[in-house]
Amino acid sequence: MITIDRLSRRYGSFTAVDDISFEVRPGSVTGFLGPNGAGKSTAMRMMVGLTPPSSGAATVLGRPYRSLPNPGREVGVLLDAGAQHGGRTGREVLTLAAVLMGVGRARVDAMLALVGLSPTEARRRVKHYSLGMRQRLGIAHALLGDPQVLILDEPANGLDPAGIHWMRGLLRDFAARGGTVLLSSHLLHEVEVVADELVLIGRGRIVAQGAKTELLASTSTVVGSDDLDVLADALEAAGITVTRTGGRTLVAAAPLDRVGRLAAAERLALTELRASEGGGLEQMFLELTADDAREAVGA
Ligand SMILES: Nc1ncnc2c1ncn2[C@@H]1O[C@H](COP(=O)(O)OP(=O)(O)OP(=O)(O)O)[C@@H](O)[C@H]1O
Repeated sequence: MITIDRLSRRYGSFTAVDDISFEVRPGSVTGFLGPNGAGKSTAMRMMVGLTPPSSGAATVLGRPYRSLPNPGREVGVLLDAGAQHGGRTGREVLTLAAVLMGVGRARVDAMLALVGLSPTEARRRVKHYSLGMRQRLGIAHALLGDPQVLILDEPANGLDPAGIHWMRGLLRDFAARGGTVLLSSHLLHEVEVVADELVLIGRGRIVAQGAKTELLASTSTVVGSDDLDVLADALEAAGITVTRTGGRTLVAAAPLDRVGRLAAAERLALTELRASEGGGLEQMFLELTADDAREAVGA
């Protein structure tokens, strides 16, 4: 179990993670989704004690990560696959970690085999590894201590389609055996396939969270107006949950005809009104991504 309770991180006047709360339960895979710069890595770094929170708390298996006696045996972490020591071979990286964690050397071979790094590749220095090979080594490292919890930041980065398929199977098996998995991604479809639960983050704040099936199946409507505040007030007054995505539209948790009738009653001109695909998740994600897209700056 991972518990995130009102976690925030500020850098000067900039808030990278803004009051987020969620739980990741055993036996499930939770996808932590958001565009580049949304705050995923910062949140994960706080979960494993690498970045101190400005406020709030994160616990793993009921304790702050830093107070776990042998964290590698309980929590497997993959944060930045590029951060491994380039001068060591893949096997050395794992062997050193095995010694530190107190796990047998046999486990090193088992993990190398599991992630598909051949004996020849394991003898090569990490600086000569491709990104995909580094990710595989990072996953082997995370699994080395046979942990109950996995915290993986963009583990699919650099993996080829076969590698992504393999990793999904691995994470599903891990969860099926009662493990707890949190994995981040900036690609909705990448985690949609593997996750049971989704937490969507944009600009440091959680904009949607819940069971994937519910989030994707719920009826919702994308609606735009020149006066979004009045529209949002009217929808909320009618008991409809409104998600402000920061774009020129809202996602209203109600069917299209109901949203249209409410807007008409308020005599509001609409610039957009359509049923949202994927329960609005795709739309929310696209808008978050569009707002934050680097290429949109100055466009
Ligand atoms: N040490 C730091 N000092 C100042 N700002 C920081 C620091 N670390 C992160 N940030 C900022 O916090 C925001 C969130 O960054 P973070 O790396 O958590 O995002 P992310 O969702 O993981 O993005 P990506 O998908 O690109 O990895 C960014 O705007 C980033 O520039």
